[in-house]
Amino acid sequence: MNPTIKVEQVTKSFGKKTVLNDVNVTIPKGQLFGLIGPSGAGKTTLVKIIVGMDKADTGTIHVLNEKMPNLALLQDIGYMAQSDALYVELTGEENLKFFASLYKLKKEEQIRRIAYAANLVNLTPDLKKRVSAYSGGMKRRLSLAIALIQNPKILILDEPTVGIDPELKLSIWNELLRLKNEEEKTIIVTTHVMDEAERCDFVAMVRDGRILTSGSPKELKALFHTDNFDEVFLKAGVKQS
Ligand SMILES: Nc1ncnc2c1ncn2[C@@H]1O[C@H](COP(=O)(O)OP(=O)(O)OP(=O)(O)O)[C@@H](O)[C@H]1O
Repeated sequence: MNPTIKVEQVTKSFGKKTVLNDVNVTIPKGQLFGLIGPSGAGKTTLVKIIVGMDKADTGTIHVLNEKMPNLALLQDIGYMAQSDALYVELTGEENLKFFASLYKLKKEEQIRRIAYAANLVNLTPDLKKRVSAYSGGMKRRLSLAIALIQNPKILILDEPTVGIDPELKLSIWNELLRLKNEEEKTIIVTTHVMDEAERCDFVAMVRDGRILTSGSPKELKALFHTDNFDEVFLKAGVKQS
């Protein structure tokens, strides 16, 4: 079967700085894929290129067998950026309605999706408030709700749980696992946090624009002879340098 996402030999520089260096990634349908690495490793740049918001200098990206960038695929990709792109003068509900209106959703489906997404991120009681009065964590939660609004086949979430309290973080992770298991969503999550990486089916560890190592959390622990995921990352870095 064709993979849902295929990144081949992608390179990207900003000025003289090489930010992605020969990156190759294959993500099958229904996989929860974790991109893990320190700040500045290139994770955001890679996901932006996959979504089609940025262009690779060389290499190719295919999503659902289409070459990216491709506007027609926006319906199929829910993207949560690291910085919130919200209309702060509007209420949470108005933001959700606006983003829902961009997609081909019937009226009742729109209403259902808004209720589902708001509930998932615990924002239902705050929907009538203006976003300018939201806390940082509430804005993150609203951004996550927006990424889910059109019920996309693919979710690309750039540090989705930063600034979110542990209880809600757990319920968001449980929902991501449910979406993967029951609805066969393909999900990419970027994170710095090792315990989040351990919940993924497959992890790629990125540093300085290169994938240091990749595999299932279990495989990586076995490969680096450790039970501790922080150590996997440290050992993978040492092996490369
Ligand atoms: N538009 C840009 N112009 C110039 N440099 C950029 C641009 N976008 C990213 N960079 C640089 O590319 C490198 C990788 O950035 P990127 O945001 O992809 O890293 P990251 O792994 O997502 O980090 P973080 O976890 O902090 O978000 C950094 O050195 C960053 O400064």
